[in-house]
Amino acid sequence: MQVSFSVAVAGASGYAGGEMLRLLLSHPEARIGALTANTSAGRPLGEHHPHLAPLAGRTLDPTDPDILAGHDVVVLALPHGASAEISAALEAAGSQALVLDCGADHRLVDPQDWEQFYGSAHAGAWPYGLPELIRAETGERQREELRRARRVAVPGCNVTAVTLALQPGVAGGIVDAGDVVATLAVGYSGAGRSLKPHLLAAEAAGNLAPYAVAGTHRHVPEIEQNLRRAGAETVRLSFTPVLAPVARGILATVTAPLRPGIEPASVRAAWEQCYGAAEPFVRLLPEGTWPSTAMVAGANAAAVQVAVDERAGRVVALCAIDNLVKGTAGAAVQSMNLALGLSETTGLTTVGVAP
Ligand SMILES: NC(=O)C1=CN([C@@H]2O[C@H](COP(=O)(O)OP(=O)(O)OC[C@H]3O[C@@H](n4cnc5c(N)ncnc54)[C@H](OP(=O)(O)O)[C@@H]3O)[C@@H](O)[C@H]2O)C=CC1
Ligand SMILES: CC(=O)N[C@@H](CCC(=O)OP(=O)(O)O)C(=O)O
Repeated sequence: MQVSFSVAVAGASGYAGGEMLRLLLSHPEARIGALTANTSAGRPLGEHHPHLAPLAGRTLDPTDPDILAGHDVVVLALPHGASAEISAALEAAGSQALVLDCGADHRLVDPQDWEQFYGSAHAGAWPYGLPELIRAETGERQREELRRARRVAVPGCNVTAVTLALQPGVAGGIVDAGDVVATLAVGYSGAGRSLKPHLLAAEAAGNLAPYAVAGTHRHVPEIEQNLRRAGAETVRLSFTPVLAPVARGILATVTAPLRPGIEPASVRAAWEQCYGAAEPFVRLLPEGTWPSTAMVAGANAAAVQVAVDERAGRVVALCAIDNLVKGTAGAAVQSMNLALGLSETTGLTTVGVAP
């Protein structure tokens, strides 16, 4: 077991990088090393993240492979494309660091999916950082692959919510994954902190706005990939995200047909079996209570519920996460702990902030 390791965070001025630093500050074994950015290089971190008081006076360095390479762990919280480039440079420099990519560059296995949805050359796939994911072909969870990983592709936040909601039904043969409908309410921090007109307060406050509708969202192939890994033979997914005027949080409502011959009364047992005491960060709520984003804000936690709409013949599965914690930085810390041989829960809490 490796203890006390150094971590560099690239993209430290952004939302994902900042959340990573918030979690690392309370990780007992992590020593925070280089903090890098792009246009913000040379500026103090506190200009971007005044809430990270112990680090506020630290100066941001440029995102240079030489600055990152000497660390035990490198976290890449960069836009798509930038992380593939920098990780290739780290590899070429012979860096032994564990690299955690919070971006999408190394999530998809199928190059055609990548090219269709991201429009650039595929950089290859890394072990996928969702420890709770069911791997039907081995009967194990994804955490087993992460224990051996030196590279980790941290999942997309919407993907985590949809996957955790529905995978028990897919793996248990309860639902037909050939007709999945997912509607998500998503908070603004998921879009990052760069300026976009539709994210201005005057446009966003008091507004609900769908985006990337009708099968165009980049998370569609990633969700399909996860559901296939969980055991689905055929996946057809209709996915609609809706921006909601909250800073953090995703609430995914996912429905799929109940398979013929499955008794509605037996459905909950599949979710209980999947998310029992063995999953420290997924909480199946008591029957009749519903996930909400407030109950997971700031926590590395997914709140899940399942019910059967007998009139429609569909299973309704819901999941709430904080996009910046279980949706990004918390998943990265879970994966890092596994890859370093630490307890998966080290430095993480399921306790949120409310109201
Ligand atoms: N926000 C979220 O909920 C989630 C985000 N992610 C992923 O994490 C990554 C970061 O997202 P997020 O923090 O939201 O984005 P932000 O826009 O908030 O931050 C982006 C960061 O990357 C830096 N950066 C921008 N361009 C470059 C470049 N060419 N080279 C080096 N650094 C660069 C920025 O530096 P500077 O400030 O100097 O410009 C900033 O530090 C993305 O890939 C995103 O998709 C994944 C899951 C959820
Ligand atoms: C509100 C908003 O725009 N959210 C983002 C979530 C981004 C995310 O999860 O990250 P990746 O881009 O790394 O996949 C979206 O839906 O695209």
